Amino acid sequence: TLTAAAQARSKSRNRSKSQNRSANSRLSAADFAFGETLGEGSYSTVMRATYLRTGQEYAIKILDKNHLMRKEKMHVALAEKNALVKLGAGHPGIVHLHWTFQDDWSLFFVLDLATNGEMQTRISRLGSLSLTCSRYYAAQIVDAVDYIHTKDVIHRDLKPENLLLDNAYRIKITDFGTAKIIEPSERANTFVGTAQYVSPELLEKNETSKSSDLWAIGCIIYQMIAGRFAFQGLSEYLTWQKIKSLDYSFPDGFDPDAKDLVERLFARDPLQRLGAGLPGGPNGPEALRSHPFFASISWSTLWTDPVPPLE
Ligand SMILES: NC(=O)c1nn(CC2CCNCC2)c2c1CCc1cnc(N=C3C=CCC=C3)nc1-2
Repeated sequence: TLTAAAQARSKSRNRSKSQNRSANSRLSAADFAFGETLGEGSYSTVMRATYLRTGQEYAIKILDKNHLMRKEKMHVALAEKNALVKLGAGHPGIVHLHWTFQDDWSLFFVLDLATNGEMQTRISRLGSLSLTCSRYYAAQIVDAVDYIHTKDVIHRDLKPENLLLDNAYRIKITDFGTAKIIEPSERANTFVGTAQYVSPELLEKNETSKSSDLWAIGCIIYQMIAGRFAFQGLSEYLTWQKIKSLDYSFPDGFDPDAKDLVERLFARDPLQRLGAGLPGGPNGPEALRSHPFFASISWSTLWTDPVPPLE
């Protein structure tokens, strides 16, 4: 039998060999065939790509390291990665991060590909969505955002442009570049978000919390049904004025249940918003799911039910 020393030597040789193997088989851009550009950000480009080994298609977010360093935004890229890792593959309504790798110039995030583009494009093309469609997508957004919040992540820039549609036309929430991992009771305080979806507390106290995402959901439900923004001024400043003064109204014929739901999400006090309370409490996420607008939704089969025709 081998002496202890010889056993140790052979074990270390095997370990280094396996490390070499993992080093050799570590992912690189050469493992992918890159296709069309899907989106451009200030520090990133998102491209369609095929993993050559399996033929599987992904969306790869490529972040420019020099640019991130120069603009001191490397922490933003790492925060996005940490949020994506924390969310894992735990929910069908979130774009999942499969792998990351880097080279001298870029960071690469290999993400799910949502082949049917943005919800925004659908709303623009159709003008607005039918009540059935709006209800279905509102339920998927509520379900996915509730999952994000259970992981103590807040998205902070929910809007139809960041609601993608996968090959089955189900929702995939994306772009966690503005997301924040918070302590359960903590509030975040850096300014982010898109004018029409920003909450009053962010404008008035530079604070965001999970409840800021609920406000944005109210804006999105309003927009899907009405085919226009709930808060829209002739300038960003005037839009913000309307938000701070809760200056909005519903078009004639707006579904009464949807109207009641949107009004409860547009509560000025973040804690009063429907679903903003602690899970299991009187105003927890359950209170939002059980709103009459969602009466016909089967939450347990929401992600396997057939998708209503997009109209
Ligand atoms: N910023 C991102 O993380 C990101 N950006 N995009 C494309 C953007 C285009 C503008 N609106 C926001 C999304 C993506 C991702 C994640 C991962 C991701 C996965 N699939 C797609 N798919 C698209 C298909 C057609 C048109 C646009 C996007 N896009 C992305």
